[in-house]
Amino acid sequence: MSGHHQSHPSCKIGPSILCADLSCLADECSKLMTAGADYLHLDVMDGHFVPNLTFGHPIVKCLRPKLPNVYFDMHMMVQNPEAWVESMADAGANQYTFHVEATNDAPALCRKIQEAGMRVGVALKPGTPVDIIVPYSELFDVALIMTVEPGFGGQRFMDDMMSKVQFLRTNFPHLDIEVDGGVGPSTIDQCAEAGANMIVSGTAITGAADPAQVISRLRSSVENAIQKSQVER
Ligand SMILES: O=C(CO)[C@@H](O)[C@H](O)COP(=O)(O)O
Ligand SMILES: [Fe+2]
Repeated sequence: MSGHHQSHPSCKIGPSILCADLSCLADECSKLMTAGADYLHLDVMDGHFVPNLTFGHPIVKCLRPKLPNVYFDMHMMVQNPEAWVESMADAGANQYTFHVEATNDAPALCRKIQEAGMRVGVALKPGTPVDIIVPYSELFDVALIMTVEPGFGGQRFMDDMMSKVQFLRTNFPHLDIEVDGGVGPSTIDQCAEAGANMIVSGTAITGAADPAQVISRLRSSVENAIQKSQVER
C-alpha cells in the first residue's frame, strides 16, 4: 500500500465485501483480488454506532491465513473503537479506520493504532465537517470521506461530499483520501476529479456480472484524473 509521504498517492481500488456472499467469504475475497482489486475493505458494524451488525476480528483471523498478502482495511463503524485495536492487529488487519465521531480523543487513538503496527484511517460521516481532522493530520495515513450515511451497502451517493475530498487534496497533496458509499461507474469521475485515490466500492462490484470490468473502469477514471492533475501543476 502507498505510504503517507510520497508524491500524489497512487490509485487503489478496495472492494467492500459487505454485500458479498458472506457464506463463502474467503472465496469471495480471492475472486475480488483476482478481478484486480488492490485491497479489501471490511465493514465492521456493532449495532450501536450504526443500526446494523456484521463481524469482528475472529473473521479477520480466519481470513488472514487464506489471503496472506491481501491488505485488509478495517472500516470500524463501532461505538468504542479503542477497544478493538489490539485484537484487530493480532488478527492481521493492515489498516484500522475509525470514525472520529466515536471517540473523544482521536489523536490518542491514532497513536494507539500506529503502536499496534497498523496504518491509521480516520473516517468522517457526511454530517461531520472535514476541518476537525486538520489539527492532527500528521497522525493518520488515510482520511475516509463517507459518501453515504454509514450502516448499509447499496445507498445513493452523496455528491455534496466532494468538497471535503477537494479540500483535503488541495491541502494535503500526499494524503491517501478514501471515498466510501455509492461509488461505482456512474459516480467515480467526480470522486477522481475531487482528488480521491483510495476507492471503496461495494454493490457496484460485488453485484456486477463482470467485477473485473468495473474495477478497471474505476481505476482508469482515477488514473486519468491523477495524470491530469500532474500535468496541470
Ligand atoms: O461502510 C459502508 C456502509 O456503511 C460501505 O463500505 C458500503 O459497504 C459500501 O457499499 P456500496 O455503497 O458501495 O454498495
Ligand atoms: Fe465501509
